[in-house]
Parts: sequence; structure tokens; C-alpha cells
Amino acid sequence: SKCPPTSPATCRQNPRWGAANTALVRWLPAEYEDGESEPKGWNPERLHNGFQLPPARTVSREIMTSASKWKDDSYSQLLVDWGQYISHDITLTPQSTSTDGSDVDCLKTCENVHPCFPIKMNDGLQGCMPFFRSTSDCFVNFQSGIRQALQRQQLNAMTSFIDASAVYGHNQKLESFLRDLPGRNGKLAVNARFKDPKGRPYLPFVTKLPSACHQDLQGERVECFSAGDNRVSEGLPLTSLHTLWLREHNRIAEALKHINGHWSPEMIYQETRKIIGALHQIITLRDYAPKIIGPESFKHYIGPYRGYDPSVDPSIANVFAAAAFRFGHATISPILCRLNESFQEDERFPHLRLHNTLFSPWRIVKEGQCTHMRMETNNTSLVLDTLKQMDLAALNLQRGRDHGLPGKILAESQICHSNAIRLSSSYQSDSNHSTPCLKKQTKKTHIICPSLCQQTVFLTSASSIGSCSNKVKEVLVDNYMVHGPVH
Ligand code: HEM
Ligand SMILES: [Ca+2]
Repeated sequence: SKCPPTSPATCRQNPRWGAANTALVRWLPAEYEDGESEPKGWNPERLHNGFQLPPARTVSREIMTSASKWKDDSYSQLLVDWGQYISHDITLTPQSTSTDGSDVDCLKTCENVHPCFPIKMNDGLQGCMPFFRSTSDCFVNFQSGIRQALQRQQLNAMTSFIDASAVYGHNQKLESFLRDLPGRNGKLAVNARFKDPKGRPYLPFVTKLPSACHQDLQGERVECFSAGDNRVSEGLPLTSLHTLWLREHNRIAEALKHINGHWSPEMIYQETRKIIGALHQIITLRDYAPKIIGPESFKHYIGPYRGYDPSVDPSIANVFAAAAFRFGHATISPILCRLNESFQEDERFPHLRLHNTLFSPWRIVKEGQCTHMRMETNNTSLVLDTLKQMDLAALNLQRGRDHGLPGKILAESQICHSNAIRLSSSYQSDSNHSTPCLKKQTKKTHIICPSLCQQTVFLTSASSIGSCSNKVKEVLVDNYMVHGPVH
């Protein structure tokens, strides 16, 4: 195509479409408690469809956990990891940092006071899980008495295109920081202190020290890594993928320089970046997406690439970032397997519980293990780490309310058995351990269900492949249930 997504904004009909720091788009109007900006549940006494909204934590504990645990024989852990990685290429919903003009501390308060919307721990645990509301698109000074004319909207801080923005960053400053400009070789900057045992580079550290990452108490400090996306150090598989792309960029840049001796460093960098961006798209659309929605749905709704269409607004949808693509949270394994070269548990570095892998880049540097992963899925891991107060399912629910995602209760038949969208075979393969939604929906509508079943949102929203069937949108708009009252 003449206009690849990484090319200048002038290619698009509207240059703001899909750009970083633009509003997430709505497919349905928001539903706020006050119609404009307050999330449902802001006033816990308030009735919705005749019921009080259950606290997110209750829904998480009572509905979104189950003891089922299954291994997937067809796919590796990489399927999960790619999901997280690529979600970071296309969405980052910024949160109100600290207090945004008021004097409440969202880390401490248990009250709903802007911008805090804490999650009540009504299950024996004291207090609340901190929650910062997502930044609103246009800042409103609540003290001024000026009423917001429009409904509150949230932002996407990433470029909506699959363009390897998680490798290169989405603004000039970060992009320059990540490049090896002094090297004049078109490469990305690498870690100055550490290399792996085979001499391969790691990502550079962040410059603001000390960083917030956990430390190996016995050793020297290992800071958070930096990359095009600042969530890079969140987990070891995610960091590994970022590392892989850093190395791949530098490998390709070197090869291009070799065959094009006359190219400037800028030319090498840009051409390499184009290739890396294209690889991200290919892996996502050719390898990842069909495994998630199933090859039939992919063929039916997406089909072959027919060229770049500048008239399509590729902006990520709110419902996609805040709900649909979070289906991946139901696929996170509670155990991270660390395998040796023969794909057996590594004797020196045994498997780790998930919470020991978060924000711990020291493990990459000191213990290695960038590559070997396998998949074991257990949807109890939705509740990630109760004691450390990181209940991901509750966060997802609360985020949906924060964003005013409209709720709609759906019957089982409408969602999971819909002809329109089928689960991919991997999710269907074992009837005893089918998806959490299939298991649970007989009792209550399962929140994660629409996400699992309707990942097609992902494709309508994220794809840079141009136009996408309107039918898919219709189905989603008709069927979407995000966090309606559970009863
Ligand atoms: C160990 C693995 C993972 C962890 C610890 C994790 C953690 C998180 C956390 C803490 C958030 C922010 C929640 C909030 O406050 O609203 C989040 C957001 C999100 N996650 Fe994950 N996640 C993981 C894996 C995945 C996977 C596998 C996928 C998809 C396949 C995914 C997709 C998303 C999406 C789309 C968002 C919203 C991003 C945004 O717009 O800001 N995550 N995740
Ligand atoms: Ca992007």
C-alpha cells in the first residue's frame, strides 16, 4: 500500500485519527450515574434496574473466579504474552495522577471523591483498593461550578495503529531517548551495564532513579527498563518481548547498513522501523487474531487485506480498551514457568508465582530467561494477588464503571452461542474446562464472557487493515454487556 500506518498523519483523511492522546471513541453513548461524568456506583445507595450495584470486589470474588484450571495443548504462553504486548501498542488509558486539583489522596481514601473511586474490600479485608479514575478528555474544574457540557470521555495515550509504538515511543522526546543517536547507525540504544551471557543486549534503564521496580535484595540495584511503552517492566514475558524487538531492530538495522552502505543513520532507522512495524501487524493479524477469534470468524469478518483505506477512523474504542481486550486477563497463568533449553523446568531458576514476577526486571538481568515459556491457564488468576490488593478483575469492572460503559444483561444464547462469533477452538477444546463464561453464565451473566466471546471488537477497533465489516459492529453494539448489574 502507498500509505502504511507508520507513515505521516497526512495519509489519513483526518490526521488526528488514531493519534496518541486523542479520545477513545464510543460505539454507544456513555451511561454515567449522573448522566455526565459520575460512574455507576458512585452513590452506592442508588438503584440500577431496581438493584444496588454490587461492589466490583464482590463481583470479582463471587463470579469471576473458579477453580477450573486447564492446560492448553495447542498454544504456548506466548499467545497470552503477545496479547498483553500488542494491547500496549494500541491502548494506554491514562489515569488521573494524584489529586488533580482536590486534596484527597487516592492511595488512602475509602471515599468516592474525584479523582478517587476506591474499590471497597467488603470481604474481611480492611479498607479499600486504591483506584484512580481515568483522566477525562477535557479537564473540568469541578470547583468552578461550571457544568460539563458533554459526557466525560477517556483518552488513549498510545497510537491506535499497530505501529510498534511500544518499541519506538509515540512522541519525539521519547523516540530520541530510545535511539542510539551517537552511534550513527540507525540502531536503538541498549543497556550500558548489562548484557546476557551470550553478549546480547538488554533494554536501557529508565533515567529517573531510583525507579519503582522491585529489587533483588542481595544484589546491586536493577532499575525498571525503558521502552516505547512505560509498562515494559510489568512482567517478565512482556519485558522479554520488548527485549526481543530491541534486538531485532538492531539486527535488521545492521543488515540494512551492510547492504546499503550509503544510507544515512536516519534512513536506516526509518526503514528498519517500517519493517518492525509491519512485523507487528503481520504477527497480530496473521498469527494472533485468528487463534483468538477462530479462523472461521477471522475469515468471515476480517478476510484478506485489501489495501490501506484512509477513510477509516482507526481509533480504539472505549469498550475495547476498558473491557473487550481485557479478556486476556482471564488467560493469565498464576505460575510463570521458566524452562531450560530442553523445555523442562530450569533447575537453577524454578517456576515463579505471578506476583513474584511483576516489576522485577532484576530477574531478567540476573536470572536470564527471556524465551522459554509455556501456557497453563487458570482463571482464578483473575484475582491476582488478594493480599497485595491487586484484584485485576475488580479493577477491570471498576474501570468499566469509571468509563461509563453501558451495561446490558445478555442471555447466554445471545453471547456465547451466537452464530456470529464463535470461540476459537482452543477455548472450546475441552468441554469440562470450557471458558469461564460458558461455565458461569447459567447462574449469572459473566462479566468476562463478552470479552472472551467478542474479541472481534479487537479487530474492528485495532486493525490497521482498513475497513471492517459493519455487521461486526452491529453485533457488538447489539450484544455488548459490560458490567451491568448482576442479579
Ligand atoms: C501478567 C499479565 C498481566 C497483568 C499483570 C496485567 C495488568 C493490567 C493492569 C494492572 C491494568 C490496568 C487496570 C486498570 O486499572 O484499569 C491492565 C490493563 C489492560 N490490560 Fe492487562 N495485564 C496482563 C495481561 C494482559 C493480557 C494478556 C491482555 C490482553 C490479551 C491484557 C490487556 C489489557 C488491556 C487492553 C488493558 C487496558 C489498557 C489501557 O487502555 O490502559 N492484559 N492490565
Ligand atoms: Ca500503536
